[in-house]
Amino acid sequence: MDKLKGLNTSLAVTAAVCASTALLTYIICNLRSRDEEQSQRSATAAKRASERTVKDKSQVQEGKPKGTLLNDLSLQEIYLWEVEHLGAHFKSEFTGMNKMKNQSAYSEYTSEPSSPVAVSTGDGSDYNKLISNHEVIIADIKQKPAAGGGVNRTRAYVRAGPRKHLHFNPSGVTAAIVTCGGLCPGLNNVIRELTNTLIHLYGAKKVLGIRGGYAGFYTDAWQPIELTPEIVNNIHHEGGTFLGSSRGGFDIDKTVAFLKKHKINQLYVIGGDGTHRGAFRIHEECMKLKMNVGVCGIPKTIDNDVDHIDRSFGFSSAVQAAQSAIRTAKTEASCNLPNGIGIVKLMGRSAGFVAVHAAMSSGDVDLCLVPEIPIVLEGEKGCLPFLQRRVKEQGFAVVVVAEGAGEELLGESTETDASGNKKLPAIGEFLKSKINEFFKKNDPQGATVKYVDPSYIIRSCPANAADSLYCMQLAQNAVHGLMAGYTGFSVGLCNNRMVLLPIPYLVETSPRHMDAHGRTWERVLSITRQPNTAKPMKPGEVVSYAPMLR
Ligand SMILES: Nc1ncnc2c1ncn2[C@@H]1O[C@H](COP(=O)(O)OP(=O)(O)OP(=O)(O)O)[C@@H](O)[C@H]1O
Ligand SMILES: O=P(O)(O)OC[C@H]1O[C@](O)(CO)[C@@H](O)[C@@H]1O
Repeated sequence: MDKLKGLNTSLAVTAAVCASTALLTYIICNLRSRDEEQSQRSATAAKRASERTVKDKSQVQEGKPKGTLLNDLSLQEIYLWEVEHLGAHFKSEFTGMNKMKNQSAYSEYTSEPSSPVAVSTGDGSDYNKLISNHEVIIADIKQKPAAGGGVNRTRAYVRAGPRKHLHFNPSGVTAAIVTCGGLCPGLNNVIRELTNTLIHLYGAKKVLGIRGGYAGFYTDAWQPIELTPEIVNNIHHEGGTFLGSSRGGFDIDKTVAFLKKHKINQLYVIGGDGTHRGAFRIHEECMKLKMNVGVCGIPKTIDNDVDHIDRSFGFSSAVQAAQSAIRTAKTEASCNLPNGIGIVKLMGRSAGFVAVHAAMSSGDVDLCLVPEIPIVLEGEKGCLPFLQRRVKEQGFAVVVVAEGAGEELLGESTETDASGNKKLPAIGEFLKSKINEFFKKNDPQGATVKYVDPSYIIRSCPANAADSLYCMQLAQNAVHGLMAGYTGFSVGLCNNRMVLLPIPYLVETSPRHMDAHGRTWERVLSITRQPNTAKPMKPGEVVSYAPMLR
């Protein structure tokens, strides 16, 4: 019996040993085959990489870029948005070369290349890069193969920057700068940089600041100010405009008479779409009267509703300034019981860009209401039951509403401001009362609603770093453009490059709106999880993208 037991035990041990050996063999084989597979994969990847390197090298040697040639994609037609040039009507006043006036030219070097001996030629230093009149920036950088054998088309913009040849003799330039419409962070940065560029970089004769917008051309009490680098030195640290602004005024005859009287040959107009329409009128009148005057617009508005450009200056600062209002609303809503709801009203007459960008960047917003998307109060997609659900989940809710939202509920206003822009009904107060009513009816505790209106706070602040940099680029390129002889244009950032845009094209589709079926709104929905109340797309309607976020 004992023997049998012993035999069983040894059989069991042998079986166990065999099993473990088999398992070990299986594992080793598996590992080996996995290793083999892995080294095979690495070899294939290395082969592919080396083939790619060889291919890239040969392409580069042939003067082509690296990468794979897409045979199914090409850009066949490019349409330039031409900018008018004074050279077509008047002889150039300058025969010299465009140089950076405020720099000494280096013509000799010591043996130590890092310490050049400056020998000033007296007429300035060469630019590192001059832009040729044929350089363009392609507008539609997003491309896909054209369907059904069609052609791919895009428009293109004139690239901004210093030109080799100037139309104006800089020392004979008397420039005027005017700011019109609502305030916007960065106005002072633009005034300052225009003045500095005109005087330091080009050596212009005189720069006049027109006070109080277009009305300043003919209002005796608002005499122009002569701008110098000393006078404008610190203005960029302040919000608002050193020159003052206004709505309403525009008189073409008096404006042209002013230009003649003060021998102004370059006019810089800073403003929104209304201001640009006025600027183009002045340009047309100057051409009609054969006046050798260049007119340039610099697009400004916190609403970011000037079409085609990546963004208007001041927008980024306004979105940033809105953050503290949203945080205030969140604190008030979360600390005030029961059922705290904070409402923030932000500017945005017909476009909700400030509201959606402020909401997206804050991450604290539960409901965002903009003019482009109809407001539905009750029912399945209603914003009021949605708010009630959100308050149940997290104890409070934050709402951001653009001032132009809810026209479909409040009715279109018939009142206008001095420029003819329609006045807006009080959507913030309306929402507050609707929320209170709804909660009173549907929750025994009701709601505690706090309303924050930071409208002018976000518009009158100084520019942030991003806008300050942008204003500097805009101002310099405006001066480069006018000095070169371009006229009737506006400057802006398109696809992150500075370009010159013909004003009629710019204003044709301005003010622009956020696309209710675009990706920006989709991002808002993904963050807030609010019901989508955008009207369904019409048959054949195409989704376009707001240039700020694509
Ligand atoms: N079509 C036009 N022709 C001539 N001048 C105009 C025109 N539209 C507006 N303006 C003038 O331009 C100036 C600014 O216009 P508006 O008040 O509409 O501001 P805006 O430039 O559109 O900027 P904002 O974004 O602040 O509204 C005003 O003096 C107004 O009279
Ligand atoms: O009260 P104001 O100065 O006329 O300006 C209000 C409007 O100006 C804007 O900020 C545009 O400049 C709009 O968003 C707003 O509706």
